[in-house]
Amino acid sequence: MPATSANLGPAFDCAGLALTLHDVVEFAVADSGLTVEVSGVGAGELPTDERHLVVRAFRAACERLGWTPPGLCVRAENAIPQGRGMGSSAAAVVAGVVGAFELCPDVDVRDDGAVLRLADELEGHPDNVAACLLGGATLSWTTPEGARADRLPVSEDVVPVVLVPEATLSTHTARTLLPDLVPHADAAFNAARAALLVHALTAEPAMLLEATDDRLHQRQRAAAMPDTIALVDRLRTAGHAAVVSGAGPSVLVLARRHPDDVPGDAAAVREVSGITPDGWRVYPLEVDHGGARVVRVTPGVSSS
Ligand SMILES: Nc1ncnc2c1ncn2[C@@H]1O[C@H](COP(=O)(O)OP(=O)(O)OP(=O)(O)O)[C@@H](O)[C@H]1O
Ligand SMILES: N[C@@H](CCO)C(=O)O
Repeated sequence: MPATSANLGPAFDCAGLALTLHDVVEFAVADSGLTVEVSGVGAGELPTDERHLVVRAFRAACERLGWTPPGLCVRAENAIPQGRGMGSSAAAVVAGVVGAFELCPDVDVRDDGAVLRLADELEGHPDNVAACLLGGATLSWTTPEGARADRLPVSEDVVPVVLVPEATLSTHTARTLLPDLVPHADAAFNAARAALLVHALTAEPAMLLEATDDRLHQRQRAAAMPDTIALVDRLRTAGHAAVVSGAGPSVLVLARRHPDDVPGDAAAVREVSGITPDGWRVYPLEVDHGGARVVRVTPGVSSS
């Protein structure tokens, strides 16, 4: 399951980008009971019973499918930082739902539309789950029938860099900071940037700085992450397309490859690292174009 960065600046709750940093979750149907093993990020902290988010999503999908497995084993190897705006909860939710669809004996072919709709219901917004499931950059929207999503072909010149602080911020808390109403001029400002973002991401990365400006959510959440907003401002002043990653407090920079760059060593990434204060981890990543990946290890066992 790839990490994901949502919003990409102006496209609040509707754009997401899948990144090459992954949680790996193994599922096996057992004769009885539930075992949950967690290694990597969250080991010793996450619950290892029915409260575990992957298990909750798996159970919700089983209920939707009308299937009750006799027992379940889940093994998670996590690399995605949690509570940092990198889509860790979306990865857990998509893993659980995809795992149930893959293991359910009544499902011949996984219906990704149904997976997306349920994952959105569980997560509360479709942007991260869409990118996690489909990969690449995604646009997602809600309809009376549930969430829908589609992918954008991202320009090869876009290099995502995520800057992760020590501090955490739960999405739930971050959402309570948003006002119920926004000025019409700010809504129009974001609509223009969100439309431009599609052009910048797919065809004209030089426009990314202008295309990633936001008036709807980043500053409204500043009190919960002042260092994040300060870093976004510093990077943008230096010409980098920096935004709050998801609900924060990480920062996403949509850097650009330069023709003289050696593979794996983009000058823009070095520049971003130089501006980033001590105490922040720098993740130079790539776009994950594949999304959630399933590997069947032995009959009846799946890994996603
Ligand atoms: N791999 C995981 N396994 C089980 N539970 C998880 C996992 N990852 C996240 N969670 C749960 O989700 C919470 C974090 O979710 P939250 O939505 O606040 O942040 P995020 O998903 O990391 O960031 P964002 O939604 O802004 O991208 C964790 O505190 C934990 O309860
Ligand atoms: N669009 C969501 C992403 C959270 O992962 C938010 O900003 O609240």
